Amino acid sequence: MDVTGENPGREASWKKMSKEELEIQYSPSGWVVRRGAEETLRTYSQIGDEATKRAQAARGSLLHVPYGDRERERLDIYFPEDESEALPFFVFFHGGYWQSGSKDSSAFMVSPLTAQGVAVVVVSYDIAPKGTLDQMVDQVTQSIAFVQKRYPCNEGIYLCGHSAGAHLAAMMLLANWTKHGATPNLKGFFLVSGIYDLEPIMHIPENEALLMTLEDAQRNSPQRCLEVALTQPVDAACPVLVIVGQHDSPEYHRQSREFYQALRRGGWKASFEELDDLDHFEIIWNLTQKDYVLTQMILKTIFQES
Ligand SMILES: Nc1ccccc1C(=O)C[C@H](N)C(=O)O
Repeated sequence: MDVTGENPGREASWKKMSKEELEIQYSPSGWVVRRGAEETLRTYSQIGDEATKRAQAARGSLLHVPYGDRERERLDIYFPEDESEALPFFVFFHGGYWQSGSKDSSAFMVSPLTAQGVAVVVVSYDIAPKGTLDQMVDQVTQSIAFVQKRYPCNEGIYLCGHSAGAHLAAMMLLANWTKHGATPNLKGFFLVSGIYDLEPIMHIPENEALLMTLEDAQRNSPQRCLEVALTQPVDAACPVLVIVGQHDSPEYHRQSREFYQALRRGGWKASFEELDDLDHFEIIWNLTQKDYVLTQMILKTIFQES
Protein backbone atom coordinates (compact mmCIF):
# COMPACT_ATOMS: atom_id res chain seq x y z
CA MET A 1 0.00 0.00 0.00
CA ASP A 2 1.21 3.46 -0.83
CA VAL A 3 1.09 5.46 2.41
CA THR A 4 0.43 8.75 0.61
CA GLY A 5 -2.73 7.27 -0.84
CA GLU A 6 -1.57 8.41 -4.27
CA ASN A 7 -1.03 6.27 -7.29
CA PRO A 8 2.03 4.30 -6.16
CA GLY A 9 5.18 5.26 -7.96
CA ARG A 10 3.43 6.49 -11.07
CA GLU A 11 4.58 10.03 -11.77
CA ALA A 12 7.48 9.37 -9.53
CA SER A 13 8.84 6.67 -11.84
CA TRP A 14 9.99 9.13 -14.51
CA LYS A 15 10.56 12.04 -12.15
CA LYS A 16 13.19 9.97 -10.38
CA MET A 17 15.10 9.38 -13.60
CA SER A 18 18.24 11.33 -14.40
CA LYS A 19 18.29 13.51 -17.52
CA GLU A 20 20.49 10.88 -19.16
CA GLU A 21 18.08 8.04 -18.36
CA LEU A 22 15.09 10.08 -19.61
CA GLU A 23 16.93 10.81 -22.83
CA ILE A 24 17.60 7.09 -23.33
CA GLN A 25 14.00 6.13 -22.54
CA TYR A 26 12.70 8.67 -25.05
CA SER A 27 15.12 7.78 -27.89
CA PRO A 28 13.21 5.11 -29.80
CA SER A 29 16.11 4.24 -32.10
CA GLY A 30 18.23 3.25 -29.08
CA TRP A 31 15.95 0.27 -28.40
CA VAL A 32 15.92 -1.46 -31.77
CA VAL A 33 17.19 -5.03 -31.95
CA ARG A 34 17.66 -6.12 -35.57
CA ARG A 35 19.74 -3.23 -36.93
CA GLY A 36 21.76 -0.36 -35.56
CA ALA A 37 20.02 2.92 -34.68
CA GLU A 38 21.28 4.80 -37.73
CA GLU A 39 20.45 1.99 -40.11
CA THR A 40 16.96 1.71 -38.63
CA LEU A 41 16.28 5.43 -39.15
CA ARG A 42 17.62 5.18 -42.71
CA THR A 43 15.49 2.12 -43.46
CA TYR A 44 12.43 3.85 -42.00
CA SER A 45 12.80 6.86 -44.32
CA GLN A 46 13.65 4.67 -47.28
CA ILE A 47 10.57 2.47 -46.88
CA GLY A 48 8.41 5.57 -46.29
CA ASP A 49 9.81 7.37 -49.34
CA GLU A 50 9.39 4.36 -51.61
CA ALA A 51 5.87 3.50 -50.43
CA THR A 52 4.85 7.14 -50.92
CA LYS A 53 6.39 7.37 -54.40
CA ARG A 54 4.55 4.22 -55.44
CA ALA A 55 1.28 5.43 -53.95
CA GLN A 56 1.57 8.87 -55.54
CA ALA A 57 2.36 7.38 -58.94
CA ALA A 58 -0.71 5.13 -58.91
CA ARG A 59 -3.89 6.55 -60.36
CA GLY A 60 -6.75 7.54 -58.14
CA SER A 61 -5.10 9.98 -55.80
CA LEU A 62 -5.59 13.63 -54.97
CA LEU A 63 -2.25 15.11 -53.96
CA HIS A 64 -1.28 18.25 -52.01
CA VAL A 65 -4.87 19.18 -51.26
CA PRO A 66 -4.97 22.30 -49.03
CA TYR A 67 -7.01 21.95 -45.84
CA GLY A 68 -6.02 25.44 -44.67
CA ASP A 69 -4.08 28.49 -45.84
CA ARG A 70 -0.66 27.72 -44.42
CA GLU A 71 1.97 26.07 -46.61
CA ARG A 72 2.11 22.83 -44.62
CA GLU A 73 -1.67 22.48 -44.36
CA ARG A 74 -1.79 19.91 -47.13
CA LEU A 75 -2.97 16.32 -47.35
CA ASP A 76 -2.92 13.49 -49.88
CA ILE A 77 -5.96 11.30 -50.51
CA TYR A 78 -5.52 7.83 -51.99
CA PHE A 79 -8.61 6.10 -53.32
CA PRO A 80 -9.40 2.46 -53.96
CA GLU A 81 -10.21 1.38 -57.54
CA ASP A 82 -13.90 1.78 -56.85
CA GLU A 83 -13.92 5.56 -56.54
CA SER A 84 -17.09 5.99 -54.54
CA GLU A 85 -17.29 8.67 -51.84
CA ALA A 86 -19.20 6.35 -49.51
CA LEU A 87 -15.99 4.78 -48.28
CA PRO A 88 -14.31 4.34 -44.95
CA PHE A 89 -11.51 6.93 -44.63
CA PHE A 90 -8.28 6.08 -42.81
CA VAL A 91 -6.45 9.27 -41.82
CA PHE A 92 -2.77 9.02 -40.87
CA PHE A 93 -0.58 11.38 -38.80
CA HIS A 94 3.14 10.73 -39.04
CA GLY A 95 5.63 10.70 -36.17
CA GLY A 96 9.06 12.30 -35.76
CA TYR A 97 8.98 14.05 -32.36
CA TRP A 98 6.78 16.87 -33.72
CA GLN A 99 9.84 18.10 -35.63
CA SER A 100 10.48 15.80 -38.55
CA GLY A 101 8.56 13.90 -41.21
CA SER A 102 5.81 14.86 -43.63
CA LYS A 103 3.04 13.29 -45.67
CA ASP A 104 5.58 12.86 -48.51
CA SER A 105 7.37 10.03 -46.71
CA SER A 106 4.56 8.49 -44.67
CA ALA A 107 2.16 6.71 -47.03
CA PHE A 108 3.19 3.24 -45.72
CA MET A 109 -0.31 1.72 -45.59
CA VAL A 110 -1.78 2.96 -48.86
CA SER A 111 -1.44 -0.16 -50.97
CA PRO A 112 -2.87 -2.79 -48.56
CA LEU A 113 -5.73 -0.54 -47.39
CA THR A 114 -6.86 0.85 -50.74
CA ALA A 115 -6.78 -2.74 -52.10
CA GLN A 116 -9.51 -3.54 -49.55
CA GLY A 117 -11.70 -0.55 -50.37
CA VAL A 118 -10.45 1.98 -47.82
CA ALA A 119 -9.55 5.57 -48.78
CA VAL A 120 -6.31 6.69 -47.12
CA VAL A 121 -5.55 10.30 -46.17
CA VAL A 122 -2.00 11.27 -45.18
CA VAL A 123 -1.67 14.63 -43.46
CA SER A 124 1.16 17.16 -43.18
CA TYR A 125 1.25 19.69 -40.35
CA ASP A 126 3.59 22.47 -39.21
CA ILE A 127 6.39 20.68 -37.39
CA ALA A 128 8.57 22.55 -34.88
CA PRO A 129 10.24 24.98 -34.75
CA LYS A 130 7.77 26.53 -37.21
CA GLY A 131 4.71 25.05 -35.54
CA THR A 132 3.89 24.94 -31.85
CA LEU A 133 2.10 22.00 -30.27
CA ASP A 134 -1.12 24.02 -30.01
CA GLN A 135 -0.92 24.79 -33.73
CA MET A 136 -0.27 21.16 -34.65
CA VAL A 137 -3.26 20.01 -32.61
CA ASP A 138 -5.37 22.70 -34.27
CA GLN A 139 -4.17 21.75 -37.75
CA VAL A 140 -4.91 18.07 -37.18
CA THR A 141 -8.41 18.99 -36.00
CA GLN A 142 -8.85 21.12 -39.10
CA SER A 143 -7.65 18.36 -41.44
CA ILE A 144 -10.25 15.93 -40.04
CA ALA A 145 -13.06 18.48 -40.25
CA PHE A 146 -11.96 19.06 -43.85
CA VAL A 147 -12.27 15.35 -44.70
CA GLN A 148 -15.73 15.25 -43.11
CA LYS A 149 -16.93 18.33 -45.04
CA ARG A 150 -15.51 17.13 -48.33
CA TYR A 151 -16.84 13.56 -47.95
CA PRO A 152 -20.03 13.86 -45.90
CA CYS A 153 -21.14 10.42 -47.13
CA ASN A 154 -18.08 8.67 -45.69
CA GLU A 155 -18.64 5.33 -44.01
CA GLY A 156 -16.54 6.29 -41.04
CA ILE A 157 -13.34 8.19 -40.37
CA TYR A 158 -10.61 6.17 -38.67
CA LEU A 159 -7.66 8.03 -37.16
CA CYS A 160 -4.21 6.54 -36.91
CA GLY A 161 -1.04 8.14 -35.62
CA HIS A 162 2.47 6.92 -34.98
CA SER A 163 4.65 8.18 -32.13
CA ALA A 164 4.17 11.99 -32.01
CA GLY A 165 1.36 11.44 -34.53
CA ALA A 166 -0.35 9.08 -32.05
CA HIS A 167 -0.27 11.95 -29.57
CA LEU A 168 -1.95 14.24 -32.10
CA ALA A 169 -4.57 11.60 -32.96
CA ALA A 170 -5.20 10.99 -29.24
CA MET A 171 -5.87 14.71 -28.74
CA MET A 172 -8.81 14.25 -31.14
CA LEU A 173 -10.59 12.21 -28.46
CA LEU A 174 -10.98 15.56 -26.70
CA ALA A 175 -11.39 17.92 -29.67
CA ASN A 176 -13.93 20.69 -29.78
CA TRP A 177 -15.48 20.15 -33.20
CA THR A 178 -18.04 22.96 -33.10
CA LYS A 179 -15.21 25.45 -33.54
CA HIS A 180 -14.27 23.67 -36.78
CA GLY A 181 -17.73 23.62 -38.32
CA ALA A 182 -18.13 19.85 -38.76
CA THR A 183 -18.38 16.89 -36.42
CA PRO A 184 -16.50 14.02 -38.04
CA ASN A 185 -18.01 10.57 -38.26
CA LEU A 186 -15.22 9.07 -36.12
CA LYS A 187 -15.41 5.29 -35.96
CA GLY A 188 -12.05 4.20 -34.61
CA PHE A 189 -8.60 5.20 -33.33
CA PHE A 190 -5.30 3.38 -33.84
CA LEU A 191 -2.67 4.88 -31.55
CA VAL A 192 0.70 3.34 -32.36
CA SER A 193 3.75 3.73 -30.06
CA GLY A 194 2.57 7.10 -28.83
CA ILE A 195 3.33 9.62 -26.10
CA TYR A 196 0.30 10.78 -24.11
CA ASP A 197 1.89 12.66 -21.23
CA LEU A 198 4.23 15.34 -22.60
CA GLU A 199 5.73 16.42 -19.30
CA PRO A 200 8.81 14.14 -19.48
CA ILE A 201 9.55 15.53 -22.97
CA MET A 202 10.24 18.94 -21.40
CA HIS A 203 13.39 17.44 -19.91
CA ILE A 204 14.96 15.96 -23.03
CA PRO A 205 16.90 17.76 -25.82
CA GLU A 206 13.93 17.45 -28.22
CA ASN A 207 12.24 20.25 -26.27
CA GLU A 208 14.82 22.72 -27.60
CA ALA A 209 12.78 22.88 -30.82
CA LEU A 210 9.39 22.48 -29.16
CA LEU A 211 9.95 25.09 -26.42
CA MET A 212 7.12 23.66 -24.33
CA THR A 213 6.37 25.23 -21.01
CA LEU A 214 4.76 23.15 -18.26
CA GLU A 215 1.40 24.71 -19.17
CA ASP A 216 1.88 23.84 -22.87
CA ALA A 217 2.79 20.27 -21.94
CA GLN A 218 -0.19 19.85 -19.63
CA ARG A 219 -2.71 21.47 -21.96
CA ASN A 220 -1.55 19.16 -24.75
CA SER A 221 -1.37 15.93 -22.76
CA PRO A 222 -4.34 13.71 -23.54
CA GLN A 223 -3.51 11.60 -20.46
CA ARG A 224 -3.93 14.59 -18.19
CA CYS A 225 -6.90 16.06 -20.08
CA LEU A 226 -8.78 12.75 -19.87
CA GLU A 227 -8.11 12.50 -16.16
CA VAL A 228 -9.20 16.03 -15.31
CA ALA A 229 -11.96 16.63 -17.85
CA LEU A 230 -14.12 13.61 -17.05
CA THR A 231 -15.81 14.06 -20.41
CA GLN A 232 -17.97 11.22 -21.66
CA PRO A 233 -16.94 9.60 -24.94
CA VAL A 234 -18.89 11.16 -27.80
CA ASP A 235 -19.48 7.64 -29.04
CA ALA A 236 -19.02 4.91 -26.45
CA ALA A 237 -18.97 2.29 -29.23
CA CYS A 238 -15.95 3.88 -30.96
CA PRO A 239 -12.98 1.53 -30.55
CA VAL A 240 -9.65 2.98 -29.43
CA LEU A 241 -6.70 0.66 -29.94
CA VAL A 242 -3.59 1.57 -27.97
CA ILE A 243 -0.72 -0.28 -29.59
CA VAL A 244 2.93 -0.57 -28.55
CA GLY A 245 5.83 -2.65 -29.84
CA GLN A 246 7.55 -5.24 -27.68
CA HIS A 247 10.86 -3.43 -28.30
CA ASP A 248 9.57 0.04 -27.52
CA SER A 249 11.27 1.40 -24.38
CA PRO A 250 9.80 0.85 -20.89
CA GLU A 251 8.65 4.50 -20.80
CA TYR A 252 6.73 4.05 -24.08
CA HIS A 253 5.14 0.92 -22.60
CA ARG A 254 4.21 2.80 -19.44
CA GLN A 255 2.73 5.70 -21.43
CA SER A 256 0.60 3.37 -23.57
CA ARG A 257 -0.60 1.27 -20.64
CA GLU A 258 -1.52 4.27 -18.52
CA PHE A 259 -3.33 5.95 -21.39
CA TYR A 260 -5.26 2.75 -22.07
CA GLN A 261 -6.23 2.57 -18.39
CA ALA A 262 -7.36 6.22 -18.37
CA LEU A 263 -9.47 5.56 -21.48
CA ARG A 264 -11.14 2.59 -19.82
CA ARG A 265 -11.86 4.60 -16.68
CA GLY A 266 -13.31 7.32 -18.90
CA GLY A 267 -15.76 4.89 -20.50
CA TRP A 268 -14.04 4.44 -23.85
CA LYS A 269 -14.08 1.13 -25.67
CA ALA A 270 -10.31 0.85 -25.45
CA SER A 271 -8.05 -2.10 -26.03
CA PHE A 272 -4.34 -2.56 -25.51
CA GLU A 273 -2.09 -4.48 -27.87
CA GLU A 274 1.59 -5.21 -27.46
CA LEU A 275 2.90 -6.36 -30.82
CA ASP A 276 5.39 -9.17 -30.56
CA ASP A 277 9.04 -8.70 -31.55
CA LEU A 278 8.60 -5.27 -33.17
CA ASP A 279 10.46 -2.02 -32.56
CA HIS A 280 9.22 1.58 -32.78
CA PHE A 281 9.87 1.79 -36.52
CA GLU A 282 9.06 -1.70 -37.81
CA ILE A 283 5.69 -1.35 -36.12
CA ILE A 284 4.74 1.27 -38.70
CA TRP A 285 6.81 0.40 -41.77
CA ASN A 286 5.34 -3.14 -41.78
CA LEU A 287 2.02 -1.52 -42.71
CA THR A 288 3.28 -1.76 -46.29
CA GLN A 289 2.41 -5.49 -45.96
CA LYS A 290 -1.12 -6.85 -46.21
CA ASP A 291 -0.45 -9.89 -44.00
CA TYR A 292 1.04 -7.86 -41.13
CA VAL A 293 -0.86 -8.29 -37.85
CA LEU A 294 -1.57 -4.54 -37.52
CA THR A 295 -2.80 -4.23 -41.13
CA GLN A 296 -5.19 -7.07 -40.36
CA MET A 297 -6.29 -5.49 -37.06
CA ILE A 298 -7.06 -2.24 -38.87
CA LEU A 299 -9.05 -3.99 -41.60
CA LYS A 300 -10.97 -6.08 -39.04
CA THR A 301 -11.86 -2.96 -37.06
CA ILE A 302 -13.00 -1.09 -40.17
CA PHE A 303 -15.04 -3.99 -41.51
CA GLN A 304 -16.09 -5.07 -37.99
CA GLU A 305 -15.35 -8.73 -38.25
CA SER A 306 -14.42 -10.25 -34.94
N1 LIG B 1 9.78 8.60 -33.13
C1 LIG B 1 10.15 8.76 -34.41
C2 LIG B 1 9.26 8.52 -35.44
C3 LIG B 1 9.62 8.70 -36.73
C4 LIG B 1 10.90 9.12 -37.02
C5 LIG B 1 11.80 9.36 -36.04
C6 LIG B 1 11.45 9.19 -34.73
C7 LIG B 1 12.41 9.40 -33.61
O1 LIG B 1 12.07 9.30 -32.47
C8 LIG B 1 13.80 9.74 -33.90
C9 LIG B 1 14.62 9.88 -32.64
N2 LIG B 1 15.49 11.00 -32.76
C10 LIG B 1 15.41 8.61 -32.39
O2 LIG B 1 16.57 8.56 -32.79
O3 LIG B 1 14.90 7.69 -31.82
